[in-house]
Amino acid sequence: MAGQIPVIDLEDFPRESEKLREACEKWGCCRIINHGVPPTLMSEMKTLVGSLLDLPVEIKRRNTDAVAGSGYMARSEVNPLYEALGLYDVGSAEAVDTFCSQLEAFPHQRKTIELYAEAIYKLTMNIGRKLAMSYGVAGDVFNGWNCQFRINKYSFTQETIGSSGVQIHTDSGFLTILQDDENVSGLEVMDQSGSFIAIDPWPGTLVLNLGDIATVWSNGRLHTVKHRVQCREATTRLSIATFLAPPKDMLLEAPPEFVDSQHPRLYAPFTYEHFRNLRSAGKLHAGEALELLRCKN
Ligand SMILES: O=C(O)CCC(=O)C(=O)O
Ligand SMILES: [Fe+2]
Repeated sequence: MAGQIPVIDLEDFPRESEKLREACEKWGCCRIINHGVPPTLMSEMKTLVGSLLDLPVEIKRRNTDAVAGSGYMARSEVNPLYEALGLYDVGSAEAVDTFCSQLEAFPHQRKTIELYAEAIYKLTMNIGRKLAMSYGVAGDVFNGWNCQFRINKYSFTQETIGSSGVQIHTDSGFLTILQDDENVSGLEVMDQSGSFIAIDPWPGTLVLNLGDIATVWSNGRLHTVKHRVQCREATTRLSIATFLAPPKDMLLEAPPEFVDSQHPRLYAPFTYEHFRNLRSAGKLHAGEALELLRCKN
């Protein structure tokens, strides 16, 4: 079951176009079925993620930040149950290679990462394009944008049930493709009434989340979804997130399709780097930074 979030069949386009747009405006979130990433690749990737995060900490630490926050995140006082490794650009063969070398990946592991990176990169771009198309914005809107990748491990135990795995946040980029754990629950998204609802695992499918930049790009139409991970079961939970985000120095503004006399421009143009700095300096991790950038009229 998919909780109550909408389910989008990626093989059924353009028929599902309006449903995708509606899901992204109302929820900022949906389940994607028939997405084209082979189930065997998904499960091989999941096994690999488990092995990489089980490596000794001195090896994991070699996965350094290429851009702020892109590398290894050890367990901390703020997030004692959470640990992650990251790759700053799945679209770059060099970045994939560096990631594999840092973690001393075996040849078959390297192959799995390369295949997964390729498949998920294509899917991310495809979904971005479909969403843009649903507003009549055609062309390669997201060409040159960056696809960052993070693999997450939650060390849940009996004692930690009820506590937080990852605190409430929005993703900062445009969209996120999430391979959530196919067995272990914990992901929750905020609905329109402000209540959290549990997203139940659904093997073979993926979750689409929209981030802050989607709201800016669409002049306020697309919803950046607040979400969190709670410990609900005493077992390890693994997930794989791919974030589509603009290049850091690109000036962000909504395309003309979103702006008219009824819909005046909500945000003055700014760069993604500026936005990220604003978010981290003010610890504005749940969409609040958007308010600071609204046009004052
Ligand atoms: O682990 C999950 O299911 C969600 C992870 C997440 O929200 C993130 O990495 O931004
Ligand atoms: Fe997230």
